[in-house]
Amino acid sequence: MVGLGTGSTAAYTIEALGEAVEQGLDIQGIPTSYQSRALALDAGIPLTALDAVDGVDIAIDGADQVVAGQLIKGGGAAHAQEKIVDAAADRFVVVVDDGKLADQLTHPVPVEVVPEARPTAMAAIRDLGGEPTLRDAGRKDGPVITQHGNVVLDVDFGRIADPAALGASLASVPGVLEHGLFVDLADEIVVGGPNGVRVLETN
Ligand SMILES: O=C[C@H](O)[C@H](O)[C@H](O)COP(=O)(O)O
Repeated sequence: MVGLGTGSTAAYTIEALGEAVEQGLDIQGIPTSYQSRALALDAGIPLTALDAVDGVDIAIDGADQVVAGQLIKGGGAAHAQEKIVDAAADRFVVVVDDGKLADQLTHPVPVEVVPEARPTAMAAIRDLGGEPTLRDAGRKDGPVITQHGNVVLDVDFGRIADPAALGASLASVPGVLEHGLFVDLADEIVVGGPNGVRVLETN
């Protein structure tokens, strides 16, 4: 069982897994979004779902920013489903280009919020020191609606010194379904750059 991440980097993995399946690799994929499901179907990867299996052997996913193994994810608003699948995996492998590596976590944190709770959640998030912006859909009037029917706030916290503490605070805000801080979840970070690929072990 292989968790299939979301985003432009995870898409390369799905494509490569599809080629391996064509050559006889026996796997079933667990998509984390509409996008990863569609790509996997195109690539010919047999699919299943998290609630239909006993466990997940490995999940492979991208990230928006990586600092010392801690991640910010959710640029594609898929972080809730990704966190469920990635956290369930025996091994969680992150694939990024080296532009995603940073010294400090500063990327805005995507926070998925139940639509009716938007104003109260925004107020609570401001109390935590963040500046939230409702993510706009861009090519539709109104906000991005997630696969769980919620909205996403991109929250600027400046430099995040303690991601575990911030993650716990965000998780305790009523109406927050999930946030994009992935703390102590990644087992391995695979980094691609002009000089090739290197692997950073985290756990
Ligand atoms: O919701 C989307 C995900 O968390 C992506 O894995 C993340 O945004 C990285 O995407 P990309 O590889 O396209 O930069």
